[in-house]
Amino acid sequence: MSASGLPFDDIRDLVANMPKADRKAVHAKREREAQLTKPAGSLGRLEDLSEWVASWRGSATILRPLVAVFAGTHGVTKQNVSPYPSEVTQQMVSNFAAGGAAINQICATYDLGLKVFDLALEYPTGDISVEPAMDEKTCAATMAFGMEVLAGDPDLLCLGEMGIGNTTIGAALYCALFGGEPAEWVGPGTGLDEEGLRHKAEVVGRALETHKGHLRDPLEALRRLGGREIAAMAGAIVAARTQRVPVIIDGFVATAAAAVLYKMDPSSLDHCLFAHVSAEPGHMKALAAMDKVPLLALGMRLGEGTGAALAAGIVKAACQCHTGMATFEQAAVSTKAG
Ligand SMILES: Cc1cc2ncn([C@H]3O[C@H](COP(=O)(O)O)[C@@H](O)[C@H]3O)c2cc1C
Ligand SMILES: O=C(O)c1cccnc1
Repeated sequence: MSASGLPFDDIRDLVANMPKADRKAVHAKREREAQLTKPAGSLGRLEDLSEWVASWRGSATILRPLVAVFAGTHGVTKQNVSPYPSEVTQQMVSNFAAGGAAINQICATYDLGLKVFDLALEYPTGDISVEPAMDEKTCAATMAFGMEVLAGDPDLLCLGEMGIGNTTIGAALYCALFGGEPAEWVGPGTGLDEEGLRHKAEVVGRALETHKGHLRDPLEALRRLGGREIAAMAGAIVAARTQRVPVIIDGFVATAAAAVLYKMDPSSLDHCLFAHVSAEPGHMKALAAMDKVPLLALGMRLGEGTGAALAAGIVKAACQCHTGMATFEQAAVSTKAG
C-alpha cells in the first residue's frame, strides 16, 4: 500500500508512470516489413497489428496468448435489469470449466489459453441504485487481484467477463464518465424488450442520482458504480502495461473498464486494441468517445471475451505473417520494377 495509506493511490501511481511504446522496435519491424514478399502495405491493418505487438514486446512474436474471463455478481440485479437470473453467472462459470461455452470453442480454434476468475460470486456488490457497489478497499483489492492475471507471463492478454446485470453497470459507468442521458447508454443486454429497456434506463438514472457529486474521479465512479469483474479488468489492463503486454479488450462491458483508465489518462490505453463493436448500442458511442476504432463488427453481443479471442486469432496471424514470411531476397522474388 502507498505511504498515504489510501488504497487507490497505488493505482494512481502506476497509471502516472506507465512505460511507453518501443520506437526502436517499431523501426526494426518496419524495415523487415518492407522486405517481405508482398506489395508494400498489402496486408493492410494486419501490418498495424504486428507493429502494435512489436511496439510493446520488442518483436512481433506471440507464444503465450491468454484469455482471462472475470466473473462477478451484482446487487443491482434486484431491480430486474436483466432477463436472466443472477445464478446464471455461477452456472456459466461451471460451463466454462466444463468447456461448454462459446469462449471455450474460440480459444480451442485459435489455441489460446483460457483462465476464468470468479470474484466472490456469493457476495454480490451493493445495489448501485441505492448504495455504492464497493468500498475503496474492496475495489482496490479487486483491481490488485485482476493484476494477478499476469502471473503466468502471457505475451498477449484478452479480457472478457461474465456477470448477469453487468450491462446495466457498464451503462451507468459510461454515463458517469462521458455524460449524456441513461437512455443513450442502456441497451437490451441479454435481450430486454422495450419496456425492460425503459426500466433499465430508469434504474441507471436512479444510480446516478444516488451517487451525484461523487463521480468526477474515475476510480471513485468505478467503486460506486462498477462491478468486481470491471474493477479486476481495469487492474489487469494496468498490470499488463507495466509488463509491456498488449491487451485486447472485448465488448461493451470490458470497454467500461478501459473507459475508467481512459478518463484517468487517455495514453494509459496505448497498449490496448478494441476487438470489436458489440451490437449493444452504447458500445459504438463509448468507442467514439475514446476515439478508438474497433477491429471487427460481427453483430456479436455475448461478452465472455469472445470478440477479444476472435481478434487474437487475427493478431496471431498478423504476427505469423511478419515473422514467418520470406524476404524477396530469400525467396528469389523480383522486387518492384524501377
Ligand atoms: C447464458 C448466458 C451466457 C452468457 N455469456 C455472457 N453473457 C453476458 O450477459 C451478461 C450481461 O447481460 P445482462 O446485463 O443483460 O445480464 C453478462 O454476464 C455477459 O457476459 C451471458 C449471458 C447469458 C444469459
Ligand atoms: O458486448 C458485450 O460485452 C455484451 C453485450 C451483451 C451482453 N453481455 C455483454
